[in-house]
Amino acid sequence: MDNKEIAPKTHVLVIPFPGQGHINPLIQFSKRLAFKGLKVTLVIFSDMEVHQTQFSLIKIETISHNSEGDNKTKCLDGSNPKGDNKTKCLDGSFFKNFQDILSTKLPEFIAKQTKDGSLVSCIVEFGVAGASFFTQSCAVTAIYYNVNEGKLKIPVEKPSELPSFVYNTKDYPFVLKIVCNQFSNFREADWIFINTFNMLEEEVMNWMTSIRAIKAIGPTIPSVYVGKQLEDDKEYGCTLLNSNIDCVGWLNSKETGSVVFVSFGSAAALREEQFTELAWGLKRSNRYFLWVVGKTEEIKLPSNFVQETSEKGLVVPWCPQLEVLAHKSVGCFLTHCGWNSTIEALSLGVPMIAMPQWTDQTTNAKFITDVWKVGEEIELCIKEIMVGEKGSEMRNNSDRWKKLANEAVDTGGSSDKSIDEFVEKLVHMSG
Ligand SMILES: O=c1ccn([C@@H]2O[C@H](COP(=O)(O)OP(=O)(O)O[C@H]3O[C@H](CO)[C@@H](O)[C@H](O)[C@H]3O)[C@@H](O)[C@H]2O)c(=O)[nH]1
Repeated sequence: MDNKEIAPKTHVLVIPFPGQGHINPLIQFSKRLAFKGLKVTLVIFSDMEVHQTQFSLIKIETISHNSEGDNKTKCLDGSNPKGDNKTKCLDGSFFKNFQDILSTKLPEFIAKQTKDGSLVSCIVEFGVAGASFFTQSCAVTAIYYNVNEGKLKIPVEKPSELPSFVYNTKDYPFVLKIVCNQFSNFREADWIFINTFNMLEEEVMNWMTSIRAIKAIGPTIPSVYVGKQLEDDKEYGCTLLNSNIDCVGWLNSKETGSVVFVSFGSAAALREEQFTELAWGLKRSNRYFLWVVGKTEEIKLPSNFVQETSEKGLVVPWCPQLEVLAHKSVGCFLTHCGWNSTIEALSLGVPMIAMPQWTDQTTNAKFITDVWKVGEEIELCIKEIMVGEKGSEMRNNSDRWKKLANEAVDTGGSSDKSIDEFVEKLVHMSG
Protein backbone atom coordinates (compact mmCIF):
# COMPACT_ATOMS: atom_id res chain seq x y z
CA MET A 1 0.00 0.00 0.00
CA ASP A 2 1.30 3.46 -0.89
CA ASN A 3 1.25 5.35 2.38
CA LYS A 4 1.19 8.74 0.69
CA GLU A 5 -2.35 8.20 -0.63
CA ILE A 6 -3.87 8.27 2.86
CA ALA A 7 -5.65 11.35 4.17
CA PRO A 8 -4.07 12.51 7.45
CA LYS A 9 -7.53 13.32 8.84
CA THR A 10 -7.95 9.64 9.65
CA HIS A 11 -6.98 9.77 13.29
CA VAL A 12 -6.54 6.72 15.53
CA LEU A 13 -6.17 6.88 19.29
CA VAL A 14 -4.22 3.94 20.67
CA ILE A 15 -4.67 3.25 24.37
CA PRO A 16 -2.53 0.51 25.89
CA PHE A 17 -3.12 -0.90 29.31
CA PRO A 18 -0.32 0.64 31.41
CA GLY A 19 2.06 -2.31 31.63
CA GLN A 20 5.26 -3.00 29.72
CA GLY A 21 3.91 -6.17 28.09
CA HIS A 22 1.07 -4.11 26.59
CA ILE A 23 2.74 -0.81 25.79
CA ASN A 24 5.61 -2.37 23.82
CA PRO A 25 3.45 -4.12 21.19
CA LEU A 26 1.02 -1.20 20.91
CA ILE A 27 3.81 1.31 20.29
CA GLN A 28 5.06 -0.87 17.45
CA PHE A 29 1.55 -1.27 16.04
CA SER A 30 1.10 2.54 16.20
CA LYS A 31 4.30 3.08 14.29
CA ARG A 32 3.12 0.78 11.52
CA LEU A 33 -0.25 2.53 11.25
CA ALA A 34 1.52 5.88 11.06
CA PHE A 35 3.85 4.50 8.40
CA LYS A 36 0.75 3.63 6.38
CA GLY A 37 -0.31 7.30 6.57
CA LEU A 38 -2.75 7.47 9.49
CA LYS A 39 -2.52 10.10 12.18
CA VAL A 40 -1.84 8.18 15.38
CA THR A 41 -1.91 9.38 18.96
CA LEU A 42 -0.71 7.02 21.63
CA VAL A 43 -2.33 7.72 24.97
CA ILE A 44 -0.45 6.71 28.09
CA PHE A 45 -1.51 7.13 31.65
CA SER A 46 1.62 8.02 33.45
CA ASP A 47 5.14 9.15 32.79
CA MET A 48 6.47 5.82 31.58
CA GLU A 49 9.90 6.26 30.15
CA VAL A 50 9.27 5.66 26.49
CA HIS A 51 12.10 6.09 24.00
CA GLN A 52 11.25 9.49 22.55
CA THR A 53 13.26 8.98 19.38
CA GLN A 54 10.72 6.52 18.07
CA PHE A 55 7.98 9.14 18.01
CA SER A 56 8.83 11.03 14.87
CA LEU A 57 5.88 9.14 13.37
CA ILE A 58 3.37 9.14 16.21
CA LYS A 59 2.20 11.65 18.76
CA ILE A 60 2.24 10.77 22.41
CA GLU A 61 -0.21 12.19 24.93
CA THR A 62 -0.27 11.59 28.64
CA ILE A 63 -3.53 11.58 30.50
CA SER A 64 -2.57 12.56 34.00
CA HIS A 65 -4.49 11.08 36.85
CA ASN A 66 -5.69 12.62 40.06
CA SER A 67 -3.59 12.34 43.19
CA GLU A 68 -5.45 9.33 44.52
CA GLY A 69 -5.19 7.54 41.20
CA ASP A 70 -1.55 8.41 40.99
CA ASN A 71 -0.72 6.29 43.99
CA LYS A 72 -2.74 3.39 42.76
CA THR A 73 -1.33 3.24 39.28
CA LYS A 74 2.26 3.80 40.36
CA CYS A 75 3.22 0.16 40.41
CA LEU A 76 2.75 -0.40 36.69
CA ASP A 77 4.18 2.87 35.54
CA GLY A 78 7.85 3.68 35.03
CA SER A 79 8.61 3.33 38.71
CA ASN A 80 7.61 -0.28 38.97
CA PRO A 81 11.01 -1.85 39.69
CA LYS A 82 10.74 -0.40 43.18
CA GLY A 83 8.04 -2.85 44.10
CA ASP A 84 6.75 -6.33 43.49
CA ASN A 85 3.93 -5.30 41.17
CA LYS A 86 2.61 -8.84 40.96
CA THR A 87 1.36 -8.76 44.50
CA LYS A 88 0.63 -5.05 44.75
CA CYS A 89 -1.31 -4.54 41.56
CA LEU A 90 -3.50 -7.55 41.19
CA ASP A 91 -5.91 -6.94 44.01
CA GLY A 92 -8.35 -5.29 41.65
CA SER A 93 -7.85 -1.67 42.71
CA PHE A 94 -5.31 -1.06 39.99
CA PHE A 95 -7.65 -2.27 37.24
CA LYS A 96 -10.59 -0.41 38.66
CA ASN A 97 -8.58 2.75 38.86
CA PHE A 98 -7.50 2.31 35.25
CA GLN A 99 -11.12 1.98 34.17
CA ASP A 100 -12.15 5.01 36.25
CA ILE A 101 -9.44 7.14 34.72
CA LEU A 102 -10.44 5.99 31.24
CA SER A 103 -14.09 6.79 31.70
CA THR A 104 -13.53 10.23 33.22
CA LYS A 105 -10.48 11.55 31.41
CA LEU A 106 -10.87 10.08 27.95
CA PRO A 107 -14.07 11.90 26.94
CA GLU A 108 -12.40 15.19 27.94
CA PHE A 109 -9.38 14.22 25.91
CA ILE A 110 -11.40 13.33 22.81
CA ALA A 111 -13.44 16.51 23.09
CA LYS A 112 -10.22 18.52 23.17
CA GLN A 113 -8.89 16.74 20.08
CA THR A 114 -12.14 17.47 18.24
CA LYS A 115 -12.04 21.14 19.29
CA ASP A 116 -8.47 21.37 18.01
CA GLY A 117 -9.72 20.11 14.63
CA SER A 118 -8.33 16.61 14.99
CA LEU A 119 -11.40 14.40 14.81
CA VAL A 120 -10.87 10.94 16.24
CA SER A 121 -11.80 8.22 13.74
CA CYS A 122 -11.06 5.09 15.67
CA ILE A 123 -11.02 4.11 19.31
CA VAL A 124 -12.99 1.79 21.52
CA GLU A 125 -16.42 3.28 22.43
CA PHE A 126 -17.50 6.94 22.17
CA GLY A 127 -19.50 6.49 18.99
CA VAL A 128 -16.46 6.18 16.77
CA ALA A 129 -15.15 2.99 15.23
CA GLY A 130 -13.62 0.64 17.75
CA ALA A 131 -10.73 -1.79 17.62
CA SER A 132 -9.58 -4.25 20.28
CA PHE A 133 -6.00 -5.36 20.53
CA PHE A 134 -5.21 -8.63 22.31
CA THR A 135 -1.66 -8.72 23.63
CA GLN A 136 -1.43 -12.45 24.32
CA SER A 137 -1.25 -15.44 22.01
CA CYS A 138 -4.25 -16.52 19.95
CA ALA A 139 -4.32 -19.84 21.81
CA VAL A 140 -4.55 -18.12 25.21
CA THR A 141 -7.13 -15.67 23.88
CA ALA A 142 -9.18 -18.60 22.57
CA ILE A 143 -9.05 -20.29 26.00
CA TYR A 144 -10.30 -17.16 27.80
CA TYR A 145 -12.95 -16.77 25.11
CA ASN A 146 -14.26 -20.26 25.89
CA VAL A 147 -14.21 -19.58 29.63
CA ASN A 148 -16.18 -16.40 29.06
CA GLU A 149 -18.71 -18.24 26.89
CA GLY A 150 -19.11 -20.90 29.58
CA LYS A 151 -17.82 -23.57 27.18
CA LEU A 152 -14.76 -24.30 29.30
CA LYS A 153 -15.78 -24.94 32.88
CA ILE A 154 -13.42 -23.64 35.55
CA PRO A 155 -11.50 -24.48 37.60
CA VAL A 156 -10.21 -27.05 35.13
CA GLU A 157 -8.84 -30.36 36.38
CA LYS A 158 -5.74 -30.89 34.23
CA PRO A 159 -4.12 -27.58 34.84
CA SER A 160 -0.51 -27.59 33.73
CA GLU A 161 -0.85 -26.41 30.14
CA LEU A 162 -3.62 -23.88 30.61
CA PRO A 163 -3.25 -20.28 31.79
CA SER A 164 -2.96 -20.29 35.59
CA PHE A 165 -6.06 -18.14 36.11
CA VAL A 166 -8.14 -20.94 34.63
CA TYR A 167 -7.09 -23.58 37.17
CA ASN A 168 -6.10 -21.41 40.11
CA THR A 169 -9.28 -19.42 40.33
CA LYS A 170 -8.83 -18.45 43.97
CA ASP A 171 -5.69 -16.31 44.14
CA TYR A 172 -6.50 -13.66 41.56
CA PRO A 173 -10.25 -13.81 40.89
CA PHE A 174 -10.25 -10.22 39.76
CA VAL A 175 -7.74 -10.90 37.01
CA LEU A 176 -9.80 -13.80 35.71
CA LYS A 177 -12.73 -11.41 35.53
CA ILE A 178 -10.62 -8.89 33.64
CA VAL A 179 -9.31 -11.38 31.08
CA CYS A 180 -12.83 -12.63 30.45
CA ASN A 181 -14.11 -9.06 30.27
CA GLN A 182 -11.85 -8.55 27.29
CA PHE A 183 -14.65 -10.22 25.36
CA SER A 184 -17.41 -7.93 26.60
CA ASN A 185 -17.33 -5.99 23.32
CA PHE A 186 -15.98 -8.87 21.24
CA ARG A 187 -19.06 -8.91 19.01
CA GLU A 188 -19.37 -5.12 18.79
CA ALA A 189 -15.76 -4.20 18.05
CA ASP A 190 -15.23 -3.18 14.44
CA TRP A 191 -11.79 -4.73 14.39
CA ILE A 192 -9.95 -7.22 16.54
CA PHE A 193 -6.19 -7.46 16.38
CA ILE A 194 -3.87 -9.96 17.89
CA ASN A 195 -0.11 -9.89 18.30
CA THR A 196 0.69 -13.11 16.46
CA PHE A 197 1.04 -14.18 12.83
CA ASN A 198 -1.10 -16.62 10.92
CA MET A 199 1.50 -19.34 10.36
CA LEU A 200 2.55 -19.35 14.00
CA GLU A 201 -0.88 -20.27 15.32
CA GLU A 202 -2.54 -21.46 12.15
CA GLU A 203 -5.00 -23.90 13.63
CA VAL A 204 -6.25 -21.72 16.45
CA MET A 205 -6.29 -18.62 14.21
CA ASN A 206 -8.52 -20.53 11.78
CA TRP A 207 -10.82 -21.45 14.64
CA MET A 208 -10.96 -17.91 16.05
CA THR A 209 -11.55 -16.34 12.65
CA SER A 210 -14.50 -18.68 12.17
CA ILE A 211 -16.10 -16.86 15.13
CA ARG A 212 -15.03 -13.27 14.45
CA ALA A 213 -12.88 -11.61 11.81
CA ILE A 214 -9.70 -11.40 13.82
CA LYS A 215 -6.54 -10.03 12.27
CA ALA A 216 -3.07 -11.25 13.18
CA ILE A 217 -0.77 -8.23 12.90
CA GLY A 218 2.39 -9.43 14.66
CA PRO A 219 5.10 -9.80 15.53
CA THR A 220 5.17 -6.19 16.75
CA ILE A 221 8.91 -5.80 16.69
CA PRO A 222 10.98 -2.93 15.20
CA SER A 223 11.86 -3.30 11.54
CA VAL A 224 15.58 -3.39 12.20
CA TYR A 225 14.99 -6.84 13.67
CA VAL A 226 12.05 -8.21 11.71
CA GLY A 227 10.52 -7.39 8.34
CA LYS A 228 12.69 -4.34 7.51
CA GLN A 229 9.65 -2.30 6.37
CA LEU A 230 10.11 0.92 8.39
CA GLU A 231 13.34 2.86 8.07
CA ASP A 232 15.36 3.60 11.23
CA ASP A 233 12.88 1.66 13.33
CA LYS A 234 15.13 0.40 16.09
CA GLU A 235 13.91 1.82 19.41
CA TYR A 236 11.54 -0.42 21.28
CA GLY A 237 8.84 0.30 23.80
CA CYS A 238 9.58 1.68 27.18
CA THR A 239 12.40 1.25 29.63
CA LEU A 240 11.61 0.35 33.20
CA LEU A 241 15.05 1.02 34.49
CA ASN A 242 18.13 2.63 33.04
CA SER A 243 21.20 0.53 33.43
CA ASN A 244 24.71 1.77 32.70
CA ILE A 245 26.05 -1.73 32.28
CA ASP A 246 27.17 -2.34 28.71
CA CYS A 247 25.55 -5.74 28.00
CA VAL A 248 26.19 -5.52 24.29
CA GLY A 249 29.88 -4.75 24.83
CA TRP A 250 30.08 -7.78 27.12
CA LEU A 251 28.33 -9.96 24.52
CA ASN A 252 30.70 -8.71 21.82
CA SER A 253 33.56 -10.32 23.69
CA LYS A 254 31.91 -13.76 23.65
CA GLU A 255 31.88 -16.44 20.98
CA THR A 256 28.90 -17.07 18.71
CA GLY A 257 26.09 -18.95 20.43
CA SER A 258 27.95 -19.23 23.74
CA VAL A 259 25.77 -17.18 26.10
CA VAL A 260 22.60 -18.11 28.00
CA PHE A 261 20.36 -15.04 28.27
CA VAL A 262 18.09 -15.14 31.33
CA SER A 263 15.17 -12.76 31.78
CA PHE A 264 11.76 -12.94 33.41
CA GLY A 265 10.09 -9.88 31.90
CA SER A 266 8.67 -6.98 33.81
CA ALA A 267 6.17 -8.63 36.11
CA ALA A 268 7.34 -12.09 37.17
CA ALA A 269 8.59 -12.51 40.72
CA LEU A 270 10.51 -15.72 41.30
CA ARG A 271 10.47 -17.38 44.69
CA GLU A 272 13.73 -17.38 46.60
CA GLU A 273 14.25 -21.13 46.19
CA GLN A 274 13.75 -20.79 42.42
CA PHE A 275 16.44 -18.11 42.42
CA THR A 276 18.83 -20.34 44.35
CA GLU A 277 18.24 -23.33 42.11
CA LEU A 278 18.62 -21.29 38.96
CA ALA A 279 21.75 -19.56 40.23
CA TRP A 280 23.52 -22.85 41.00
CA GLY A 281 22.19 -24.43 37.80
CA LEU A 282 23.76 -21.63 35.78
CA LYS A 283 27.00 -21.90 37.69
CA ARG A 284 27.15 -25.68 37.22
CA SER A 285 26.39 -25.43 33.50
CA ASN A 286 29.69 -23.57 33.19
CA ARG A 287 28.31 -21.50 30.31
CA TYR A 288 28.44 -17.74 29.95
CA PHE A 289 25.24 -16.12 31.12
CA LEU A 290 23.61 -12.70 31.06
CA TRP A 291 20.92 -12.52 33.74
CA VAL A 292 18.42 -9.69 34.23
CA VAL A 293 17.69 -9.43 37.95
CA GLY A 294 15.49 -6.49 38.96
CA LYS A 295 16.70 -4.28 41.80
CA THR A 296 14.15 -5.67 44.26
CA GLU A 297 15.05 -9.25 43.36
CA GLU A 298 18.78 -8.94 44.00
CA ILE A 299 18.43 -9.96 47.63
CA LYS A 300 17.13 -13.35 46.51
CA LEU A 301 20.45 -14.22 44.85
CA PRO A 302 22.69 -16.50 46.91
CA SER A 303 25.32 -14.45 48.73
CA ASN A 304 28.58 -14.11 46.80
CA PHE A 305 26.97 -15.53 43.66
CA VAL A 306 27.78 -12.46 41.54
CA GLN A 307 31.43 -12.39 42.72
CA GLU A 308 31.87 -16.15 42.41
CA THR A 309 30.57 -16.22 38.85
CA SER A 310 32.04 -12.94 37.60
CA GLU A 311 34.29 -14.73 35.08
CA LYS A 312 31.28 -16.35 33.42
CA GLY A 313 28.29 -14.22 34.18
CA LEU A 314 26.92 -10.71 34.04
CA VAL A 315 23.95 -9.77 36.24
CA VAL A 316 22.13 -6.59 35.18
CA PRO A 317 18.98 -4.84 36.43
CA TRP A 318 17.60 -4.28 32.91
CA CYS A 319 18.81 -4.68 29.33
CA PRO A 320 17.78 -3.85 25.77
CA GLN A 321 16.21 -7.30 25.33
CA LEU A 322 15.73 -7.24 21.56
CA GLU A 323 19.29 -6.15 20.95
CA VAL A 324 20.46 -8.93 23.24
CA LEU A 325 18.29 -11.58 21.57
CA ALA A 326 19.51 -10.45 18.16
CA HIS A 327 23.16 -10.72 19.25
CA LYS A 328 25.08 -13.59 17.69
CA SER A 329 26.69 -14.56 21.00
CA VAL A 330 23.34 -15.50 22.52
CA GLY A 331 22.81 -19.26 22.21
CA CYS A 332 19.59 -19.65 24.15
CA PHE A 333 17.03 -17.70 26.16
CA LEU A 334 15.92 -18.84 29.56
CA THR A 335 12.54 -17.15 29.81
CA HIS A 336 9.39 -16.90 31.92
CA CYS A 337 7.51 -17.20 28.60
CA GLY A 338 5.70 -13.86 28.69
CA TRP A 339 4.09 -13.49 25.28
CA ASN A 340 6.32 -10.62 24.15
CA SER A 341 9.49 -12.45 25.16
CA THR A 342 8.23 -15.59 23.45
CA ILE A 343 7.36 -13.96 20.13
CA GLU A 344 10.54 -11.88 20.25
CA ALA A 345 12.72 -14.99 20.64
CA LEU A 346 10.77 -16.82 17.93
CA SER A 347 11.17 -13.89 15.56
CA LEU A 348 14.89 -13.64 16.19
CA GLY A 349 15.48 -17.37 15.93
CA VAL A 350 16.66 -17.95 19.51
CA PRO A 351 15.91 -21.37 21.11
CA MET A 352 14.35 -21.17 24.56
CA ILE A 353 14.43 -22.79 27.96
CA ALA A 354 10.98 -22.37 29.41
CA MET A 355 10.48 -21.48 33.05
CA PRO A 356 6.85 -20.40 33.14
CA GLN A 357 5.53 -18.83 36.32
CA TRP A 358 1.85 -18.07 35.96
CA THR A 359 -0.88 -16.44 33.80
CA ASP A 360 -0.48 -17.24 30.05
CA GLN A 361 3.14 -18.35 30.48
CA THR A 362 2.27 -21.99 31.14
CA THR A 363 0.43 -22.23 27.82
CA ASN A 364 3.18 -20.39 25.96
CA ALA A 365 5.70 -22.89 27.40
CA LYS A 366 3.62 -25.77 26.08
CA PHE A 367 3.70 -24.26 22.58
CA ILE A 368 7.45 -23.55 22.83
CA THR A 369 8.24 -27.16 23.67
CA ASP A 370 5.58 -29.21 21.88
CA VAL A 371 4.15 -27.16 19.01
CA TRP A 372 6.94 -24.98 17.65
CA LYS A 373 9.58 -27.28 19.13
CA VAL A 374 12.04 -24.49 19.82
CA GLY A 375 12.75 -25.18 23.46
CA GLU A 376 12.61 -27.38 26.53
CA GLU A 377 11.27 -26.86 29.99
CA ILE A 378 13.94 -25.96 32.54
CA GLU A 379 14.27 -29.58 33.70
CA LEU A 380 16.32 -30.42 30.62
CA CYS A 381 19.87 -29.18 31.01
CA ILE A 382 21.13 -26.04 29.34
CA LYS A 383 23.95 -27.99 27.69
CA GLU A 384 21.51 -30.12 25.69
CA ILE A 385 19.96 -27.04 24.10
CA MET A 386 23.21 -25.30 23.32
CA VAL A 387 25.27 -28.17 21.96
CA GLY A 388 23.25 -31.42 21.92
CA GLU A 389 21.55 -33.11 18.97
CA LYS A 390 18.14 -32.06 20.16
CA GLY A 391 19.53 -28.56 20.45
CA SER A 392 20.51 -28.58 16.81
CA GLU A 393 16.98 -29.58 15.84
CA MET A 394 15.64 -26.73 17.96
CA ARG A 395 18.01 -24.25 16.39
CA ASN A 396 16.78 -25.31 12.94
CA ASN A 397 13.18 -24.91 14.06
CA SER A 398 14.02 -21.50 15.53
CA ASP A 399 15.50 -20.41 12.19
CA ARG A 400 12.32 -21.50 10.45
CA TRP A 401 10.05 -19.43 12.73
CA LYS A 402 12.38 -16.47 12.34
CA LYS A 403 12.00 -16.68 8.56
CA LEU A 404 8.20 -16.97 8.80
CA ALA A 405 7.95 -14.02 11.24
CA ASN A 406 9.90 -11.89 8.80
CA GLU A 407 7.67 -12.91 5.91
CA ALA A 408 4.50 -12.11 7.91
CA VAL A 409 5.39 -8.48 8.61
CA ASP A 410 7.21 -7.72 5.37
CA THR A 411 5.39 -5.85 2.60
CA GLY A 412 2.60 -8.09 1.33
CA GLY A 413 2.98 -10.59 4.19
CA SER A 414 -0.08 -11.84 6.11
CA SER A 415 0.24 -9.42 9.08
CA ASP A 416 1.11 -6.51 6.80
CA LYS A 417 -2.02 -7.23 4.72
CA SER A 418 -4.15 -7.23 7.89
CA ILE A 419 -2.92 -3.72 8.72
CA ASP A 420 -3.50 -2.56 5.12
CA GLU A 421 -7.09 -3.77 5.22
CA PHE A 422 -7.71 -1.89 8.47
CA VAL A 423 -6.17 1.31 7.13
CA GLU A 424 -8.10 1.14 3.84
CA LYS A 425 -11.45 0.61 5.55
CA LEU A 426 -10.82 3.31 8.14
CA VAL A 427 -9.84 5.85 5.50
CA HIS A 428 -12.90 4.94 3.48
CA MET A 429 -15.13 5.39 6.57
CA SER A 430 -13.72 8.75 7.52
CA GLY A 431 -14.40 9.84 3.96
O1 LIG B 1 15.58 -6.47 30.69
C1 LIG B 1 14.54 -6.46 30.01
C2 LIG B 1 13.43 -7.29 30.27
C3 LIG B 1 12.32 -7.19 29.44
N1 LIG B 1 12.30 -6.30 28.41
C4 LIG B 1 11.12 -6.22 27.51
O2 LIG B 1 9.96 -6.24 28.32
C5 LIG B 1 8.92 -6.93 27.66
C6 LIG B 1 8.41 -8.00 28.60
O3 LIG B 1 7.21 -8.53 28.10
P1 LIG B 1 6.75 -10.04 28.35
O4 LIG B 1 7.80 -10.98 27.94
O5 LIG B 1 5.42 -10.22 27.70
O6 LIG B 1 6.68 -10.18 29.90
P2 LIG B 1 5.86 -9.36 31.04
O7 LIG B 1 6.36 -8.01 31.15
O8 LIG B 1 5.99 -10.24 32.23
O9 LIG B 1 4.36 -9.37 30.45
C7 LIG B 1 3.09 -9.52 31.03
O10 LIG B 1 2.19 -9.27 29.92
C8 LIG B 1 2.31 -10.19 28.83
C9 LIG B 1 1.34 -9.73 27.74
O11 LIG B 1 0.03 -9.72 28.21
C10 LIG B 1 2.03 -11.62 29.29
O12 LIG B 1 2.20 -12.51 28.21
C11 LIG B 1 2.98 -11.97 30.44
O13 LIG B 1 2.72 -13.27 30.92
C12 LIG B 1 2.82 -10.95 31.56
O14 LIG B 1 3.69 -11.25 32.65
C13 LIG B 1 9.50 -7.52 26.39
O15 LIG B 1 9.09 -6.72 25.30
C14 LIG B 1 11.00 -7.42 26.59
O16 LIG B 1 11.72 -7.21 25.39
C15 LIG B 1 13.39 -5.49 28.15
O17 LIG B 1 13.38 -4.71 27.20
N2 LIG B 1 14.47 -5.60 28.96
